[in-house]
Amino acid sequence: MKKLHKRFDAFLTNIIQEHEVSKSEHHRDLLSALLSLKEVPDDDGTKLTDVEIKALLLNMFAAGTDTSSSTTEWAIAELIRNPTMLGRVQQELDSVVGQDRLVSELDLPNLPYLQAFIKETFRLHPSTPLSLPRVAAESCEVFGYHIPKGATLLLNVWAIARDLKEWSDPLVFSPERFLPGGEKSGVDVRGNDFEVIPFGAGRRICAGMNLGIRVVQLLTATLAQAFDWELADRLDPEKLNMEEAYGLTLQRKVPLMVQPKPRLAPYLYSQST
Ligand code: HEM
Repeated sequence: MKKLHKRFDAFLTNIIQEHEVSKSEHHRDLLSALLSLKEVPDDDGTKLTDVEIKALLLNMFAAGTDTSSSTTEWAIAELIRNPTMLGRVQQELDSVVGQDRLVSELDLPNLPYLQAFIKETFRLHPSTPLSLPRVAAESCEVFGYHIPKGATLLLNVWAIARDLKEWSDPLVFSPERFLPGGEKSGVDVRGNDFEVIPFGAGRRICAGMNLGIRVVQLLTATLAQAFDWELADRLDPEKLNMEEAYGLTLQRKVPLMVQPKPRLAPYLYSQST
């Protein structure tokens, strides 16, 4: 553990030093915003230290990378398994964004089908299926079960989102349920509707939820806009193995092997931003 801590510390120190050297007025990002808070105190008069900035970066790497990338991998698998849905996502992108530029974060609110598709991905493939462990601060009773003070609790987010009492055909992947007229049209994944809480809920809800949702939406939208997708070796999409591996985050048991085929003009693939 100590060795790992040293390695991470050196890695993060390096990132901060590189950023301080290449500081530019024109290029502002999250790290430059954090670094500026070392000099300027916030409303409470506190300044950030290097240790705090490193802890924040480590949080982002540890909590934000596997979760976002595995959800996107499941989303692409669902798009490949459901070619009609891929067609509908692409059609929406073509009509809202067009084919002359890549989709951007600003387009996301105008892509209702994509949003419903991502909600359904979060429902069936929550990247943290048992959420994070909680410890009961006081003894209490929940639905007749006695929870003693100090007990460790795990919340089965995965099972809740497949509960037959809450969902019709819960094992069927159906973004339509979140669209107007669908059984869950007003339901969101941001911790207010307890039947689908991939980010947890309450005061310890995922701290990076908004970033996580945007990253998964934008990555999936970009990959769907820029490519048509086929399985490697021309495997039949209906036979795609959707088994889950056992672990803290919900990974695919068999990695997704795909063959992307560009569907936009070549110059769009060489843009740096
Ligand atoms: C698809 C993306 C993500 C999913 C599904 C996800 C899911 C979760 C879940 C289920 C929890 C536990 C919440 C609870 O116990 O109620 C959590 C906690 C947390 N997440 Fe995320 N997360 C994602 C992305 C991110 C990102 C991008 C960041 C940071 C940039 C992040 C930072 C955190 C932190 C710091 C906590 C602990 C919060 C606390 O205990 O107060 N997560 N996340």
